Amino acid sequence: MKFAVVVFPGSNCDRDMYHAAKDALGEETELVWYQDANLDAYDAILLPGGFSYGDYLRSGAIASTSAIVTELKKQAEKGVPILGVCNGFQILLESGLLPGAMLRNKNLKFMCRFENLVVENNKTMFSSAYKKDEVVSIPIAHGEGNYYCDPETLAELKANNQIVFTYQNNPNGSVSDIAGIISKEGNVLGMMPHPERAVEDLLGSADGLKLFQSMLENWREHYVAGA
Ligand SMILES: NC(=O)CC[C@H](N)C(=O)O
Repeated sequence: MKFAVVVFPGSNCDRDMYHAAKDALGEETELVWYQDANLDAYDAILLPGGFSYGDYLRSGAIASTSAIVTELKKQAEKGVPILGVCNGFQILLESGLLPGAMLRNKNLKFMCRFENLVVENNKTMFSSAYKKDEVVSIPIAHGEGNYYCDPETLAELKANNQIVFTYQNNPNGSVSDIAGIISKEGNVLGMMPHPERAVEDLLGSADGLKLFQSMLENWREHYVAGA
């Protein structure tokens, strides 16, 4: 399986994401500069965390105007798995690839610590290696992680089972404790916590590795076993 990690000016979790896919998971992975806007060669796209364009305007807002977003939309339509973590999630929201928006954390502080997440939906290509309702320890590191959407969108997210992860103890004020959501089509996942920072016990938790393993297993089933 071949992963692309898209690097924006201001990304700072790109190396961690690379390490997770390349070393912890053991798959082919390349760092792709955001201006090299063709992603046809990849089986999955990873949008790492950081502070693209210094978080000016709103986190992810400026990155969402770059040409790579047209490419991301094209790949999303083709069904290619796209994972956006933290700033990557913010970029997906600002691009309209996922519904809703990020507000500043309710305490107006940047927070960096481990949180317990509940796996609400394990029937996705990103979460199938987890058990439903499994509690996993994954770190957060954000100032703008307070997920907001209007009541109609929230009802839709719930009805379609698009909420994949929630916080056990909501740290930032996110509506319905949302930590991660998936597109209706099931191939674009955005989450604020950082699974790539929890891929081996040395990092304090290996619970994030199952997310990458889910992607690999589903890709194998789809493209190798099913070919
Ligand atoms: N780790 C990150 O991706 C930082 C997220 C971010 N730009 C913020 O809300 O602070």
